Amino acid sequence: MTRIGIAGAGAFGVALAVALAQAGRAVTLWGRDTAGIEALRTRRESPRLNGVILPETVSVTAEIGEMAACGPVLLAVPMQALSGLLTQHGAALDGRTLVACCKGVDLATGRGPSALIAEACPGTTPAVLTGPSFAADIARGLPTALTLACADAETGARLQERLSTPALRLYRSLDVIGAELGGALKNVMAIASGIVIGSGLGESARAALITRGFAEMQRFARAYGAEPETLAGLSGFGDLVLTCTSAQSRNFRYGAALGEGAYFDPQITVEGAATARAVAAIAKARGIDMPVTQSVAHVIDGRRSIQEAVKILLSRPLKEE
Ligand SMILES: NC(=O)C1=CN([C@@H]2O[C@H](COP(=O)(O)OP(=O)(O)OC[C@H]3O[C@@H](n4cnc5c(N)ncnc54)[C@H](OP(=O)(O)O)[C@@H]3O)[C@@H](O)[C@H]2O)C=CC1
Ligand SMILES: O=C(CO)COP(=O)(O)O
Repeated sequence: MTRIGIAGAGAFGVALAVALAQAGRAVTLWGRDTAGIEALRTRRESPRLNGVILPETVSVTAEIGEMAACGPVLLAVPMQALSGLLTQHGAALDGRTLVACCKGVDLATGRGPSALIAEACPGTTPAVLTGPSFAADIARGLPTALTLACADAETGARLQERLSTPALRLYRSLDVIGAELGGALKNVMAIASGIVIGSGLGESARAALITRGFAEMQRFARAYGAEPETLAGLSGFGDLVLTCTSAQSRNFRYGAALGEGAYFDPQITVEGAATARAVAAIAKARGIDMPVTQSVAHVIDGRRSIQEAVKILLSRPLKEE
């Protein structure tokens, strides 16, 4: 049986390991933190996913070399950590089929996960696994549907087969750039949505934000050659709806804390923050109209208050939908 590797033992990596192992797949889960990995190996429970027990059949390791025995390797680290992971371990991972599970745009280079993988590991065909799914839901075996995007149809079909389970349903796509941009941009909108709710602007305003945010996502993705259908699918619209409307979303909760003026633990992974900065800079340089993203970037960097940002958004010229 082909062993599936998972690099990154955070909430998503652990959840995927649980789901795949429960479906009878052989799984090796790698993490960088030797002490944390030792604790996970013995206790079978991660502090990032309380109440979820990792099946005994999941092999847990801090030895990256063990990924060499795996067929596909799922890269489940935050987007801003991907480049470092590939720099450090690219040689050990090259030649595997690498599936990016991270959502975002690299702040240093303005690139998405598939481009970073292609550069660091030229011997692999990168794929992307993305879409609406909270780690806790996947780990509990709740029904979930995701997009598996790979430019190579054969590799994509093989991955779809290997990574689908009775509860985790993968839809195939050839549009890697569309899938990864949908996942990256929806996190920015989730922060904006949290800000709207946290600052008391109301649910009607949130619906307007989600809709106009979606238009903005499509505009940006189109400029990169993405298919409009991809943005309308699970990895775009699906994940946008989930994260803009659920307090389970860390991006939404971060935005809500900003809106309420409340404390937010900086240790919590909030992918949309760096991505807002990266996308705002690219959009400005390329002349792509991204008012919501620009506002989020300004607010999180303290260059604009929420009140100023809202005033500017509401005073934009009236136009056709
Ligand atoms: N959680 C969720 O519900 C979902 C998450 N995702 C995506 O999955 C990605 C990972 O998120 P998630 O698992 O939730 O994040 P977490 O914050 O739960 O965990 C991040 C993990 O990445 C590890 N890590 C960080 N930097 C490196 C590095 N340089 N090398 C190796 N490991 C590293 C951390 O290790 P350490 O503990 O040592 O810091 C930690 O185990 C994100 O892009 C997210 O958008 C997608 C769908 C759902
Ligand atoms: O991507 C996710 C759900 O699809 C998880 O969202 P958060 O990172 O906002 O928690």
